[in-house]
Amino acid sequence: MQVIHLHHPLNPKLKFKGPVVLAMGFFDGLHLGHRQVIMTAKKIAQKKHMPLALLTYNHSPKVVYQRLNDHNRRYLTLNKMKLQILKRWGVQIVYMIDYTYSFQSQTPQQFVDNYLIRFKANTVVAGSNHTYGPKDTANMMLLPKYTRNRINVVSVPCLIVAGGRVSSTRIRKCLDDGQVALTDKLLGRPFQTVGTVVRGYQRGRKLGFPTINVAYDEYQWLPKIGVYVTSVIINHHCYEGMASIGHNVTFGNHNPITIEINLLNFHQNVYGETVKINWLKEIRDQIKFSDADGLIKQMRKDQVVTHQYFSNNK
Ligand SMILES: Cc1cc2nc3c(=O)[nH]c(=O)nc-3n(C[C@H](O)[C@H](O)[C@H](O)COP(=O)(O)O)c2cc1C
Ligand SMILES: Nc1ncnc2c1ncn2[C@@H]1O[C@H](COP(=O)(O)OP(=O)(O)O)[C@@H](O)[C@H]1O
Repeated sequence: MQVIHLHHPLNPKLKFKGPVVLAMGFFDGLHLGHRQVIMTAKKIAQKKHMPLALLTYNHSPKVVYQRLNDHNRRYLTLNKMKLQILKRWGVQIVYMIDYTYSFQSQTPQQFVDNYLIRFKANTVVAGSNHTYGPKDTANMMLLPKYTRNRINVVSVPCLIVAGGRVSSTRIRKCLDDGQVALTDKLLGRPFQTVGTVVRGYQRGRKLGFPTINVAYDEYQWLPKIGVYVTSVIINHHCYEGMASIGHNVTFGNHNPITIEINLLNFHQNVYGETVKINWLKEIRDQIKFSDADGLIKQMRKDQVVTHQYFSNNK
């Protein structure tokens, strides 16, 4: 997969290979709805013997048109993971455009001429609610007006799963509610966080539950504070685990948020390893115990729940 980074305005001398079938969107999460858009484009590309290309942005367009707080500036899929998934889905060319004020300042007609036409798009595919500017003038209904029969426009209807539209906003809300099992259903794969195993306070081993402390990217959206069933991939092996995201409130009131995972049947030192955490099922909220014994008793119960989960989901 070729990734082409672009900055507005494009150098007029820049030439793009074409024709291509182009999927268009920011695609945060790469959920089942996004998958439907990209697979629709893929089928058309295969039928027409054209490369499958994708137009996306280096960061959320909201960075430019909204003031984002620390919570909302995060992403379901960071760029590295996004590109890995797109490659797996068969995308051949990614046009990654820097979303800037100057890019945003184009009229819809300029966007079509400067990008879709320059990319030699034969067909453009996007979700029916996709916008490429203000929603009253830059929507999918009006796209044929700007392309003037130079490009086929395919609009993919919103996918409905578990009683509602699949959307990045709904998935963020699910994670904020701690509903990781539903999140996984909407994504069509487990929600994943990548991080590095760092040293903690070495308390875990004294409790009888050593935990990998996973340092994560500050731009990564996480499930809400609580305890979860997870599987963890370390050096291509998958381990079962029970995870806590929280402030370790039993041990003080001002601890930072950490991800701590006790792995079942595991006895290795993995400091410094990069790990991938799959969030599978919510267990409970974080509890402030009056002493370590209370926490240990509760972790034994969490372990039973975790074992049960894996024996029911073999
Ligand atoms: C399954 C699991 C559940 C946990 N639940 C809680 C909890 O309810 N309250 C709490 O204060 N800490 C909880 N923790 C976090 C522990 O406090 C933390 O893992 C322990 O202090 C070890 O820290 P260390 O890795 O820095 O040594 C939980 C950890 C795990 C693995
Ligand atoms: N079953 C296990 N689950 C998690 N980590 C384990 C396990 N067995 C050994 N370890 C190792 O022990 C470390 C965790 O021990 P712990 O006492 O919690 O120290 P720390 O506070 O530095 O995380 C992990 O980073 C890992 O390298």
